[in-house]
Amino acid sequence: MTIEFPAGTVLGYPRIGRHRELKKAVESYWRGASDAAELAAARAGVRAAAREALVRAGLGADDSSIPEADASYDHVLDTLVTVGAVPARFADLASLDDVDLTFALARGDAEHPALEMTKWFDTNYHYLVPEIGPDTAFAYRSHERAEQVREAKAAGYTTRPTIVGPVTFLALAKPDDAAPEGFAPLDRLDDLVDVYLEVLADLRAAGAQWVQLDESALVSEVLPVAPERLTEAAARAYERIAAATDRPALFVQTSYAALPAAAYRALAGAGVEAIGVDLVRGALPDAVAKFPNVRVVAGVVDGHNIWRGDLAAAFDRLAEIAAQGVAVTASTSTSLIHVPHTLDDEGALDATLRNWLAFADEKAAQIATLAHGLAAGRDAIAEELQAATDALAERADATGVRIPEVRERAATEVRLDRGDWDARVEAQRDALGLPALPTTTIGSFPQTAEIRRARRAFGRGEIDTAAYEEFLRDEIRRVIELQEDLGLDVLVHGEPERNDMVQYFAEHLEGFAVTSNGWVQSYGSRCTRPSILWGDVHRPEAITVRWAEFAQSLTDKHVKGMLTGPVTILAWSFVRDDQPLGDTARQVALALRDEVADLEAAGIGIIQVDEPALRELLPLERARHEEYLRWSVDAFRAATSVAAPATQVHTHLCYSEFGEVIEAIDGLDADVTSIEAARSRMEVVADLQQHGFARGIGPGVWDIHSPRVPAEAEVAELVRLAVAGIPIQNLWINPDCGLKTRGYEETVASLRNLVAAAQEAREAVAAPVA
Ligand code: MET
Ligand SMILES: [Zn+2]
Repeated sequence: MTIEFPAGTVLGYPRIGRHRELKKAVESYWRGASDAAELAAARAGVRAAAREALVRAGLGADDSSIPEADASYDHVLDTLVTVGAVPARFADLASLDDVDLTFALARGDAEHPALEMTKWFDTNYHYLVPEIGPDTAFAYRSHERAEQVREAKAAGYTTRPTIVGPVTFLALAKPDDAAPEGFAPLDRLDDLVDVYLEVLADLRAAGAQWVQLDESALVSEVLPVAPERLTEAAARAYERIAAATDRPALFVQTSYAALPAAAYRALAGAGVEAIGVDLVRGALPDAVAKFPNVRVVAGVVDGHNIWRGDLAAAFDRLAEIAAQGVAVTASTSTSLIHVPHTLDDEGALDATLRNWLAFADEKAAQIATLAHGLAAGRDAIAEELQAATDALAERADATGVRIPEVRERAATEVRLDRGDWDARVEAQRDALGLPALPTTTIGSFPQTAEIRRARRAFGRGEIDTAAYEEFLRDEIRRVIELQEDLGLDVLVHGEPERNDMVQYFAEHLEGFAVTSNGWVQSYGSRCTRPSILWGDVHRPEAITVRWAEFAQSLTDKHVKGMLTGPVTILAWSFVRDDQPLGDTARQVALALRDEVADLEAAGIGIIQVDEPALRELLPLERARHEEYLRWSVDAFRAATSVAAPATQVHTHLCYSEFGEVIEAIDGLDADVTSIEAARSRMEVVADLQQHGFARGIGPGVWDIHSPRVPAEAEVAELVRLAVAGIPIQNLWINPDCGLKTRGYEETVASLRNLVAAAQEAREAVAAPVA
């Protein structure tokens, strides 16, 4: 096939809508406030706006450079519905229409627990995990993509339909309940490819000249499938797909890390027409020159971050590839779903900072510039390249980007060691006087409509600081009283002052900026607005101390100080790209270290530093793990090691796949770690036991991700499982995570059951065994 591929493209575009139109439409549909036609119209509106924005940015309307890549909820889930891979446990819902089926799979109901959700590679986007077994039926089901290609055609566009590739789809799936030991979803590759052939033929019939297949699994070394097996699967799948005559030209794209040369060879050798490689994260595979007929779609513009970057260097890389005699296309390194729509909506952002940034529309414009340069020569784009270079130079020297005092401090050693473990245990026992199996919560209490309303009113200047803070104190008072009533042992202040556990710290530390409309999709209709970490980070004044102090003044029980850890602050922000992450983490850690010291000085005896994102930043390449784990663990220790032996340091991680990082968690040297465990029914207990984890541990006994109230007996059963595997003096009883998304009704009922179950367990261990 010799259809021209455009000289510039993006791998995907934000699909939630510039003003979150899709989010609003989907949630309104869920509430029953609008019907399917209204939802479909809203989605079509978002798609049309995306095409228009990309053409405005300079991409071609009819040369397949615009990806057709919307999603009703998640792109993996949409692919699942496209190939009809409905898990057997949802079989009774299979007759729903495609959209309702999609939502049923994503959200579940009383009889059908939702599909599991997990991180998409090393990003903060979550996809739904397909469940595949030996008997999963595949059949071309949803024709949405083909319809969208037609819809675009009718509006004057030739777009490029984008779907998840068959290898990645199966590599990201998990075996269903019926699968025997040793079964891997990838065993079903041939059957799935049969359906892909039908899908591709239909896309062709709809007018697609090119199709984009996302095969990012090929870059990952941390999936349950070995890289060699993935490569071999790709060779097999794409040989069959390429051999089909009734199909669009094939563009297989990979993102988030370097594509191994073997995988490149497998794809190119199979006969795909274009291959996308992430050149922000990895080098060009050396196999490229051996396949002069395969177009390289070079991801030279970072799709996973918001920096304007070094456009001249990007162009030079493209020119180098072209000089090898290979056809090359300028592209983003990843889909742009990870960045907000446009800087046009950031009028409030400091103009200097804005000049250093590029969101989706601005990145698309960069691509258009690079493509023009490829066609017309470097001189034709010299001005744009120079402007980007100037912005970089300005950024390097700008006030706040490099602060000598912050750098000197970061270069100075701090003690990372909190001293002898046994001595610490003893000092804490004396200082804290806690009962056996202490009960606690993870930090936040329900963020009620009143809290959000008060915060909004304060933000708009409708109420003054005094009134807002009085409101917060009332809220804290209520939460403390409630916890005392419930009989919890270690209390929290409830975090009512925090809009978000990262943004709150970003707003109180120097070196961060906050956007007004910088939303990115986290999962389904959920969006987050990451802060921008642009400069050297320091803490102008104490952040949380007065709230903790106030809460502590209301009770004789211990109130935990509550901080977000350095790795999580990095993971959930847009982070500067001009120095190693570890250096940035160290600065954040030292700012937090001051906060820990101040909390301790204010009489707070237990301090929790949350690191729910510790595992999320784990690199996809194994060779990089050791370095990552070293700086991340050191950052946590730099933040916490200032605490005296008698002060108890807690951490919280909200996931249960521990295997990979259990040693690192041990290395954090926290006195107590709370983790998610309820949904997996305490699976983690065995892991901990096996590893000989000997620190305080609070495996969650209440799954707070759903509004369901667990019965006392249910909590008690989980407590029993924990007691059976964890030394009693190490065990804490707590929920899986914070309660901010829950309502008060279910919170009170569930915590009551949790406290009762802990009490029952205490009595059971105290009673002599007959
Ligand atoms: N302390 C935080 C909370 O309770 C921890 C959340 S982890 C995502 O909300
Ligand atoms: Zn959590």
